[in-house]
Amino acid sequence: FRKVTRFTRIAPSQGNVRFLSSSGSLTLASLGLKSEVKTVSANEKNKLQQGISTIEVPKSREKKRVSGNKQGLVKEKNPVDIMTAPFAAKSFSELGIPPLLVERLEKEGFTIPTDVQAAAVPTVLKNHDVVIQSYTGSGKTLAYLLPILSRVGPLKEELSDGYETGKKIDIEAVIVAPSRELGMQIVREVEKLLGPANKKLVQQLVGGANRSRQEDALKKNKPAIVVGTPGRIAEISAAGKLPTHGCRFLVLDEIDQLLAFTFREDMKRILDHVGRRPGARGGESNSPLVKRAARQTIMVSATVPFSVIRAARSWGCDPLLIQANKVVPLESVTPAGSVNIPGTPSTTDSSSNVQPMADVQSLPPNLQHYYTITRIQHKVDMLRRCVHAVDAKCVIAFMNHTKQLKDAVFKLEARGMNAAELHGDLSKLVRSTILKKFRNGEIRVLLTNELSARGLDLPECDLVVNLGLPTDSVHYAHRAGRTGRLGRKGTVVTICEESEVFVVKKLQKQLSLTIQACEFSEGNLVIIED
Ligand SMILES: Nc1ncnc2c1ncn2[C@@H]1O[C@H](COP(=O)(O)OP(=O)(O)OP(=O)(O)O)[C@@H](O)[C@H]1O
Repeated sequence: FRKVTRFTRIAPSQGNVRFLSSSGSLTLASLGLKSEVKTVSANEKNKLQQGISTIEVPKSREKKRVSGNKQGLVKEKNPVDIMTAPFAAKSFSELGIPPLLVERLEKEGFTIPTDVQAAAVPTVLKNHDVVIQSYTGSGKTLAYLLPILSRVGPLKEELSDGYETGKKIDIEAVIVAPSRELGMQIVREVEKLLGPANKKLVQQLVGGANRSRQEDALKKNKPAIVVGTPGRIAEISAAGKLPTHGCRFLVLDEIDQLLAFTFREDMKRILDHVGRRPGARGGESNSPLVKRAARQTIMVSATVPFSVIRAARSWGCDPLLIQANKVVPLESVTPAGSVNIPGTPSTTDSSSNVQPMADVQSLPPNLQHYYTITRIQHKVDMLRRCVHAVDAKCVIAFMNHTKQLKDAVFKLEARGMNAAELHGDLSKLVRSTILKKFRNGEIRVLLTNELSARGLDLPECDLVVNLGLPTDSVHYAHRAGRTGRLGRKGTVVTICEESEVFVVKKLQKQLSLTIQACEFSEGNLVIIED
């Protein structure tokens, strides 16, 4: 603006602002700035199409043309913006992590804990059962892995911590995740920290992989940590091949999804057997002390509906809710997501129906949200135009039906855009090959379904597109959270039909965010202000 006012006068006209100069309309680009933001006016659409740069604004629908809103201007692929990254000003060693583990973290490039890690690590180290809730991409995985690795495996603290030492007891930590991809991602994170020499201390037990090979590995390697999907863990446990009665940690990652009906039987088996010594079951086991002696339960998600709070109260022993910079007893959380001050009467009935806790806390702060309207048959072409307009390098596009994915890939490839589909019907090997290709940039657009919405960490992703509308605000939050991870920039675009706009408005309200209307014109993202 300082640059603009040196050369121009700013003339307010009918509530809009136009930049004027002696040599015609002035744009930020003409001033040598890479981004160009214009206010536009009547006949804007025609003129945009004719390449006319100054456009008038009708009262109701003002458009801003965001040409070159191109994150491609930044050479490094979607880098972390340190100013908006959720780093707490503390070092890992201050959190009570053993020096060997701090050393490993530094080797892997982790030097400062994020807010949620700073809150969670010391609390979990004090043996509390916890629910960890923080927005997508804020580092919740390390928030629970670090206290576990401080107590289990070769990097743990030397001092006795009150537990049996010396003899090898069962598996010491079981981590449950709702999808194979997420399970494998957690395994990779643990392997990274344990180092190549101790890789075998963690064993994956995900579905879709060879079960007898997993059972052989359990027998041969005697891992300290297992990570898997509910079905496979329950299956191997039921076969009597998973010694988890003496297990010290049970982690339920994406806990709200693990509460889904499809996982019910498997979750019951896991909750009944992991960390439950045979003698400790039965009526007596409901006493908090018995529960505490048996295992520490850690539940994690970016979205914590009240059903999770209820489950956590019954599965854990006086659990705490951990959010970035905040630790409160779960007892004080009401269905609306607010926290009651101890000693004051609760205003809400805790038996009332499931209410998501302020979903806005589940989204990273630095995301830009847009929606655009088109006919259903033009959605894929709109996606292509959107990718060009934002100049996105790594795009995840969500569709609601697996059958639609192949057709969309075909259409994009036909227009010269590298694309691939990812869904649960593909084999484990194909899925991991596709993810690898996406990570290294060989695939620009990954067309997928809800499978990829949870937990997948693809930091390069700079654009998420909803080609099919998410079913609710929780699904929107997890899909959107595949971009903008740990302080990175991210754009979320929902491509919908005219008749679906009301859903977008509802999501906007539930998530307390602004989802701006936009169009893609001449390779630009044009904001439409209602
Ligand atoms: N302290 C840290 N310093 C630097 N990078 C970190 C740190 N903690 C985590 N990360 C990185 O941040 C990214 C996001 O972390 P993670 O996947 O744990 O997020 P999340 O909160 O579990 O997200 P989601 O809710 O989507 O599962 C990962 O690439 C991880 O390696």
